[in-house]
Amino acid sequence: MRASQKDFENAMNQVKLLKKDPGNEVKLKLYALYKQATEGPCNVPKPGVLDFINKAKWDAWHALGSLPKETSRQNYVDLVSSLSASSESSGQVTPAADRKQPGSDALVVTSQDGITTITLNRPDKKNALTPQMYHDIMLALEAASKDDSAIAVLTGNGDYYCSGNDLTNFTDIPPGEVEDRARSGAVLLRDFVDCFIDFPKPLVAVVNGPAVGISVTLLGLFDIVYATDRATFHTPFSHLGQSPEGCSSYTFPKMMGPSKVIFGNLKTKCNVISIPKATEMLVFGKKLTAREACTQGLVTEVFPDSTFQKEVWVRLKAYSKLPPNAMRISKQVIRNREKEKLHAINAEESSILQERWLSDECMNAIVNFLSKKAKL
Ligand SMILES: CCCCCCCCCC/C=C\CC(=O)SCCNC(=O)CCNC(=O)[C@H](O)C(C)(C)COP(=O)(O)OP(=O)(O)OC[C@H]1O[C@@H](n2cnc3c(N)ncnc32)[C@H](O)[C@@H]1OP(=O)(O)O
Repeated sequence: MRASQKDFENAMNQVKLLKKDPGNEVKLKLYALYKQATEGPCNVPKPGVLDFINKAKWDAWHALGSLPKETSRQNYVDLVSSLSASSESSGQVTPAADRKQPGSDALVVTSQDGITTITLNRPDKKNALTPQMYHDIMLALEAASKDDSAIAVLTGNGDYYCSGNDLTNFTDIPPGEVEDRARSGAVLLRDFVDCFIDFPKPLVAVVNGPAVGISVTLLGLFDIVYATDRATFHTPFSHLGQSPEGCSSYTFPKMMGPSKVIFGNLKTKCNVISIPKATEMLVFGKKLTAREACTQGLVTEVFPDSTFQKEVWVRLKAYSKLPPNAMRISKQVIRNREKEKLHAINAEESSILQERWLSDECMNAIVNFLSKKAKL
């Protein structure tokens, strides 16, 4: 079967998620096949001998002679597929041909088997979220709400799911613009969380590693949360001088209920007090293991890390074959009962955070993070 334009675009995105660098020889082959597939035979002037990189690229492209565009496309797809198999990619990468691709490689959106997958792709920064990524995730959710996929998935590339808001978002703000930046940050946060509240189809988090901050709080707005047993769930808001977002001030206490803390000697007299579990996380910054998060209702199911990707995607592929309209309508019946309330909570949390970002506690925490990073 000939590779379609859609297969070709899938392959282009799959390249971005390769876990191993395929080496220069393979990269040149990919480049040449890409150029031949999109522009046809090489008829641009040959770069000078000292322009080593461009000359190597030109040579690779030129060597393909008059190979037809369709064959080049097929060869490109085959090559990427062999690379993905050997680099243990999860094989989920297929962009919808008509999808507007995000503004940077930090987010990869793919579509296959009725599943639109949004992958956070900044593994060297533990998938910390930049303003561009917030915008791109919103665009991706909007597109996924209209495409022909039955469900949407959010996951991370690399060893982390997401380390939350990129703390360098708070740097390089000129002195007179701090208030403005906090105001626009709060609008961005509110719009961002609104997209999760309003997303009309089943939304699944595939938590492939530790999750921090906003990536944890948002989980309360997902329909399914699958986690590897390597994942942890951490909301260090007080440590950062900040406060909960993502509607977690409502969803977490609702799902977690109270916990009992026992003081004293169990054999003799003891005092038992009850602190909501959510408070331990959101106020005291207690980090939960995947199994604890599952017991608390934040995670739907935990899988061994060694089989996580395989088991989760088999499950999701089966779910994606269920009648999509029925799934959408069922989700909306559930969500509509609380939508208004969730929007109001989101607005309130965002406005409280806007104030928090201007506090000394928050500024000091950010400076502390940056100093440690700079090894001061
Ligand atoms: C005023 C404008 C505001 C605009 C905001 C818009 C809306 C935002 C709304 C949300 C607000 C807040 C919610 C939150 O998410 S709070 C949580 C924030 N996250 C954190 O506190 C995590 C900070 N990171 C860490 O503690 C550690 O990095 C880690 C995640 C525990 C991993 O530790 P590690 O030892 O395994 O790896 P490390 O070497 O530290 O990390 C590798 C590199 O990645 C960088 N990095 C990781 N996380 C972040 C991050 N959140 N922000 C920025 N950079 C991050 C880390 O610095 C390393 O980089 P480098 O190699 O040193 O360059």
